[in-house]
Amino acid sequence: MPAAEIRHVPFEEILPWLRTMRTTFLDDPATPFSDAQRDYFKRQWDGERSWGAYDGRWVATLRTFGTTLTVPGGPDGDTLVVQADALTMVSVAATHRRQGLLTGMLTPSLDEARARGEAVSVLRAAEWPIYGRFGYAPAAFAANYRVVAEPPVRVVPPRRPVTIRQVEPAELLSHALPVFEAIRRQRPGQIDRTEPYWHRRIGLDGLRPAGQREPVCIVAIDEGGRPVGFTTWSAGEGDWFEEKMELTLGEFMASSSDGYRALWTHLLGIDLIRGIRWIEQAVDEPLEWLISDGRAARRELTRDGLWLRILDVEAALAARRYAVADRLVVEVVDGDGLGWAAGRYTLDASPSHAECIRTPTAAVDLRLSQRALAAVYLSGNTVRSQVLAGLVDEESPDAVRRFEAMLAADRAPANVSPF
Ligand SMILES: CC(=O)SCCNC(=O)CCNC(=O)[C@H](O)C(C)(C)COP(=O)(O)OP(=O)(O)OC[C@H]1O[C@@H](n2cnc3c(N)ncnc32)[C@H](O)[C@@H]1OP(=O)(O)O
Repeated sequence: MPAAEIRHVPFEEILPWLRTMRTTFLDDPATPFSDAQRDYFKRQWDGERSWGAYDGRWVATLRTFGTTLTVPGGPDGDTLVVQADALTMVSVAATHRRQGLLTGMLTPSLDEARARGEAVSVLRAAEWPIYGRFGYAPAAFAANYRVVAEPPVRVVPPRRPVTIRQVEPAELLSHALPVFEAIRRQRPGQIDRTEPYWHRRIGLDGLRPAGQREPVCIVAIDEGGRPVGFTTWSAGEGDWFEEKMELTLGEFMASSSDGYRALWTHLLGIDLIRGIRWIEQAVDEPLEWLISDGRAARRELTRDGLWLRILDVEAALAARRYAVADRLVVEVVDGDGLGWAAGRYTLDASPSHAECIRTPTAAVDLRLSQRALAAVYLSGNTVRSQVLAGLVDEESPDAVRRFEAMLAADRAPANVSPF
């Protein structure tokens, strides 16, 4: 048992708690904590969802917040939402690692999430091997893109006129909010964003970290005066006189094809640049099809993006919709953590409805680990990949193909709100 005491963290303790986290994440422990940042954390702090381990000083940190997660909602590409627990700011000081402190914080945290009615828990993992033992699996992958602008590439133009305007950061929110709400519902895997989150993302209210440039904010407006996209960008260090610069996108969201085309046309027409970097996006962004030389759009890195753990199988499976109508009995084996998801369930579902109930005596079609179910839940992995990994056993003929058909989706899941 660890010597350190695991407890909730009152807001008054945030500074020494953050120092521990920053040290473990190899940041400067003494990063200035401005009044704006204090206010930012205060508005979001929930003492019941903030954890730490104390051993004369804080030696471990963990925080969660409640959110909603978009899940497949039917054949038209729509989504629904499920209540989710989001895990973040996890660290254990090097002096106290491998003494069970993460396990000691995360186990009760997940237990409480389940008791609150949060059907799944999600996170972004610092390293792949950490969270599998707690039942999390990568459920949505993320890609980094680079679009080379030299020699220039042509972009497929919008079909209907779109106006591109630059706005001040403080003006961006009124355009960005409706676009985000629309794009969030077009893909599974998206969490929601609070107002303080937006302010931090854009760097409003003194929340821009020291040394970080103010983003250039661009909006796309359709003929009816409605925002259909926005982007923020900044250039890195360099001297375009010596070598053209690369822009990095902070945000890029478009709720219509025309908005998407118009923003890329604008971005790739900016003078003095050699290219554009766009990180941690959906793996199926169709950039190759948008520009005259598809090879100028490079998907440079694809890796695990959103990890997911199912806490309540009935609620999670009933919250989403399925590509075809079918009825399957799945036995979920949950050896990780407290085994919250274990049991035998009948899923009776279609594109327009879903019901999932415990049926302990029904004949089983598929036996699978909770992690396999978490991996396929947002349709970001195939059932077959989990069969290959030894996490799924087919108990009745054709059950794998039938489950695969139910889970089929037309868009890869992705979360574009880092947390
Ligand atoms: C959602 C997020 O915030 S992701 C950020 C995660 N944080 C970091 O990566 C910061 C640097 N690392 C750390 O702070 C710590 O090493 C942590 C948080 C990853 C692990 O904390 P610990 O208290 O050491 O974990 P704990 O002792 O509970 O380990 C439980 C088990 O997981 C294993 N484990 C923990 N971390 C890792 C890892 N990074 N790689 C492989 N195995 C690991 C342990 O070996 C142990 O296995 P065992 O039960 O077979 O002995």
